[in-house]
Amino acid sequence: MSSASIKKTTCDVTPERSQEKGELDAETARVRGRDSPEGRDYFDGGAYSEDKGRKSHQKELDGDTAINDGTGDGGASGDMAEGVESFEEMGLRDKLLRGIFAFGFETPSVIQQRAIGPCIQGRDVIAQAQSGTGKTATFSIAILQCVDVDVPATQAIVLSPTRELAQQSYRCLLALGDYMDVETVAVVGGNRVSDDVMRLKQRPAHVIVGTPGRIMHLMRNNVLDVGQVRMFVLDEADEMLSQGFKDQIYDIFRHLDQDVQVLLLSATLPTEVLDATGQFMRQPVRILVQREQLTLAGIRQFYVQCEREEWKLETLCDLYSSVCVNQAVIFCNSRRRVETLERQMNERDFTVSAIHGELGHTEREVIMREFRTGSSRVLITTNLLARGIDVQQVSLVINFDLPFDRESYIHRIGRSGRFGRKGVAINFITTRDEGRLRDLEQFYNTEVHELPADIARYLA
Ligand SMILES: Nc1ncnc2c1ncn2[C@@H]1O[C@H](COP(=O)(O)OP(=O)(O)OP(=O)(O)O)[C@@H](O)[C@H]1O
Repeated sequence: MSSASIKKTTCDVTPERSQEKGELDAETARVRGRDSPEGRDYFDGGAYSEDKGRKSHQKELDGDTAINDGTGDGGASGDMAEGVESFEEMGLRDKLLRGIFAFGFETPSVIQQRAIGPCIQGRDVIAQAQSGTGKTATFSIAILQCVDVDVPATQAIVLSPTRELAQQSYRCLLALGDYMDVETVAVVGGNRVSDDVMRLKQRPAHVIVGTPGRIMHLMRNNVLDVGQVRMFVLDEADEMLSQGFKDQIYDIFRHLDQDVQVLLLSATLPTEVLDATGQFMRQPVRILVQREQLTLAGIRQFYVQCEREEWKLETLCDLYSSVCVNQAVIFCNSRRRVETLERQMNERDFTVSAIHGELGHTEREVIMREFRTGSSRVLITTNLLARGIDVQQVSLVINFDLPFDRESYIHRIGRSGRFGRKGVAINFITTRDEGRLRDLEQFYNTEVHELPADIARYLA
């Protein structure tokens, strides 16, 4: 990865604490004593993203049911501010270090250098970093370092927006904690509740990873005791605090101890989300990335002017026939469009698979497994897989439909180019999309070039 991707500068940004965006009511905020955060930001020299272009869009995410620091006061040490350049220097448990190295990690990424320290010091942390730069391992390592394995109680909860992402984070925790006796359990919608109940009654899990609906369900039914939860992680935090999820998140949050440590992670953190954090985080260490730095240099971005919707299919078939890729993800803007495209591609004898939120749970699991193992190579999907999903062989992302919101664009193209690998993103646009594409270029200060005839060269 580009280790220069997050540079530290400090700037005084005191989060707005108005109740206008008010997700937590004033009383809750007061009771939690989280109503006067003052933190400073690490950030790549500029304003954070303004999100005027955000539009509501069909959610393809689960949640089961429907869907600083400089050294802010009492803050991280100067060393932490600079980042710790090796795992050995982080003061981690031997067994955890062993797990990290056995998993193949040699040196921490920039976000890991900067964020693991404050996380294990017990600070609230907002960690923003480009896609595929190791945020999952950041919170996983912090959790594994902080959990007391001798205490048979749940001490950390990780919330993810989709079942697929929760399962992936669960596997990361298991792998990094391979030499430790940390009990980690994934609880996601779609699985039988009775299985979760049985599992948690047998032995309490130290760490729970899951989707919000299922976690809330288990809490309400007194299966999941959160009395000793000390760490609360919101992965893809901006999504988790968006309209579709925030009520569930705050519901869970209200059940937690008021001193719970809160960690928020995402590649995108629009201003309104950062503003809202003032209501439930205390003097958070904020590691931010300027929006102009969010696109990864390793991901080349192109567009194809298809002019009309009907002509996109031909373009895709031409592309499919002419380039050779390891694995590719094709994004559409609705479930129906995913199904239609899958059928049309199959009719033309192109092998593709497809996944979206309306498929049955087992089917989703099978499709993901096939894609992760490489037995399927081209996956058509919705925003269900836009965030977090890490399949390193994905070298091509196609936006068959340009996403409705700016954040999804960053997340979608970030499915390729994982951890410093090269990737290509191709946007199919119609005449009506031209303005939106220009907006994305401007907003992220990036260049999207017309697809060259020798595109195969970029995919080699
Ligand atoms: N220190 C490291 N050394 C080598 N590989 C790493 C390291 N940290 C993470 N990785 C690998 O990099 C890949 C991307 O990591 P991860 O999925 O955590 O990124 P992310 O920042 O959470 O991405 P996204 O924004 O898409 O959610 C994973 O395959 C992970 O195993």
